[in-house]
Amino acid sequence: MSILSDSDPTAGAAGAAPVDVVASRPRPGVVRRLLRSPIAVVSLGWLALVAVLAAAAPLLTSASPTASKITEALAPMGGAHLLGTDGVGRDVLAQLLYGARVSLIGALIVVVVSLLVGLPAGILAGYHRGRFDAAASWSANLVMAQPAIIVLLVVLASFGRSTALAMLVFGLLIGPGVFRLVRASVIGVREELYVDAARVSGLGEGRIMRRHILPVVVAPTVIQMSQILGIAIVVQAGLEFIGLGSANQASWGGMLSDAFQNIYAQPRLVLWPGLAIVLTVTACSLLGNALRDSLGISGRTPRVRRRATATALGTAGVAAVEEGAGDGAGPADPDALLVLDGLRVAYPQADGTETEVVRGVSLTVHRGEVLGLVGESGSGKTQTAFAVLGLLPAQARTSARRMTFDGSDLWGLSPAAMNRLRGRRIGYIPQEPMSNLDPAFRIGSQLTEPMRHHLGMSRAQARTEALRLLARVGIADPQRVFDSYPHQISGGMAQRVLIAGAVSCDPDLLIADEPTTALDVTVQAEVLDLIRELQAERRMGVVLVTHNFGVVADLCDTVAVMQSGRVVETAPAERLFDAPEHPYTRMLLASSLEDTAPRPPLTAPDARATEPQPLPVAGGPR
Ligand SMILES: Nc1ncnc2c1ncn2[C@@H]1O[C@H](COP(=O)(O)OP(=O)(O)OP(=O)(O)O)[C@@H](O)[C@H]1O
Repeated sequence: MSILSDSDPTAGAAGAAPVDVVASRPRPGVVRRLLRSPIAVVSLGWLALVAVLAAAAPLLTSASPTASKITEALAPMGGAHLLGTDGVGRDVLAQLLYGARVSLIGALIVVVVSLLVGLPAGILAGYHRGRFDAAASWSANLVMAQPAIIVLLVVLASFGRSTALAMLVFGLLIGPGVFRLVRASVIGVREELYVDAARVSGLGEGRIMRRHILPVVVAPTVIQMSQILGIAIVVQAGLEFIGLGSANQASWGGMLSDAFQNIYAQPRLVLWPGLAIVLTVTACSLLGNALRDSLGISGRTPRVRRRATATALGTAGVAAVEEGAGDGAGPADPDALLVLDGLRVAYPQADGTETEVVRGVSLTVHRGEVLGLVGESGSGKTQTAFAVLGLLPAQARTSARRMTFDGSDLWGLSPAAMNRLRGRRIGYIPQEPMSNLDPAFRIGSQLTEPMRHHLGMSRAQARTEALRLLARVGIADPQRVFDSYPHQISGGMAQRVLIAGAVSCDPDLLIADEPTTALDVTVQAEVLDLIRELQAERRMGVVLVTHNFGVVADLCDTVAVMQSGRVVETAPAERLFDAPEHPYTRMLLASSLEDTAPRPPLTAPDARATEPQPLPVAGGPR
């Protein structure tokens, strides 16, 4: 794939910065890619031929596949019997054609039953996890531990010889394999940041499932089905070979059995069913491989994962909210937009204990105020932000004396109400822009979806608004970005797109989790400028999660310093820089690059006479 960097230095509508689009050659569709593979074409051709021959069996031969004529036993090829007859005088061609029907129908029964068992259960377990997942996984493991062939023999011995019954039971036995594959695929995509981003933008579970989860499940499932088709044909032939198929019906396994009984008299009888089984099973297997290549399974594997399954705040393991317990409780503030009082987040450990990662955090953000949440890595900043967004993992145990947004209690909210709040009234700018955009959808569709969902805009209105927003965030060619896939734009541009998405529904509160960490220095400055402009323009409250005091100095009105899950100091930004009170704040400030003295300029050994240029050092706090 050729990647061309197409820099466009012209400023956007906001007078913003240079942006670049990475153009790539469009990828042909799955079917076209599949048909480009000779192996896929041959495999598909063979399977189609078998299906057509099976369907047209009555037209292709007038002979009965089951009528035996002992006087014509082991007749040679030619004449009335094109492929000869078997040991009891049955027409081999008729058996081969009608046997194909039995084989294909049996294999389809296995595919359908295993899909019915594995697909819905795998999606539910992978998406919602929890008790259903535990119970379904336990059951799947139990079934998979059973020796399938023994179970089949017992069932057929108990209920009589029946190919359809055998295939139905085999489908049930193989269903857990489908369940595990689907569950793993769903968990993989469920943990993608762009699915979080979709939830944060307030999209409902149904839409997320349809747009983000199902497309990822389809590819591995289709591939597995082609493999199961082949396995089912082999198992069915095996059962028929040992005489456990339905009586009075032609089958490839039954033909093989008869051929082996006459192996010395007519060895060619093994050839036809043997070839049919080997070629059909090989075609299924090769088709699976070709499908895997053309569906590009490896291209959709999860790239960045940061957490386990998320649930909405209301459904997370919420511990009792103890009235008056803990630290930091304060009187109600009528101007407050977001109030956290004594927020605690803990995770259960394998030894039965719990580790608290947020330990009684109390914060208030007012309308139009930018609060910087600073602290070293692991101090609990993101966990605090995720608690507000309702995106903590299912196993997180959360409690607070008070947690309100614009006067409403966040604890009491149902997942649906939380969904409506996120994206609409609380916007979120993530740390890793690329991981928060679904690679399978164009930027335009990812931007317009929340606006259509939350604001009830028509497709055309949402499109116009999205283009306006893209221009507003400094993208010079909005139409081009609107029509691009995430891999066709740069990281800085992706972050602008996400900022546009975060403010698209005009939220009251914006939570920005280290929004510039993944960007290079020049783009960082532009993105910070943009956030500052948008915040001032829309009078949003902003929680800015960062470990960078330069960013704090640049943007924040108030700063809360976090250490080991606690807020150790909260102060107006200027006061914090002028007179930090807590020793940890002083230590953080002292250790930040911005606050250290510039190192002496480097001089070339042979150029002592010339005046050296100092190295660029990030500017200090204001
Ligand atoms: N699912 C989880 N289970 C257990 N512990 C977790 C989980 N997620 C996060 N933690 C722990 O919570 C603590 C706080 O993490 P958090 O991501 O909030 O830190 P942070 O201050 O945002 O750091 P960074 O700047 O590196 O993102 C860390 O020690 C982290 O290991």
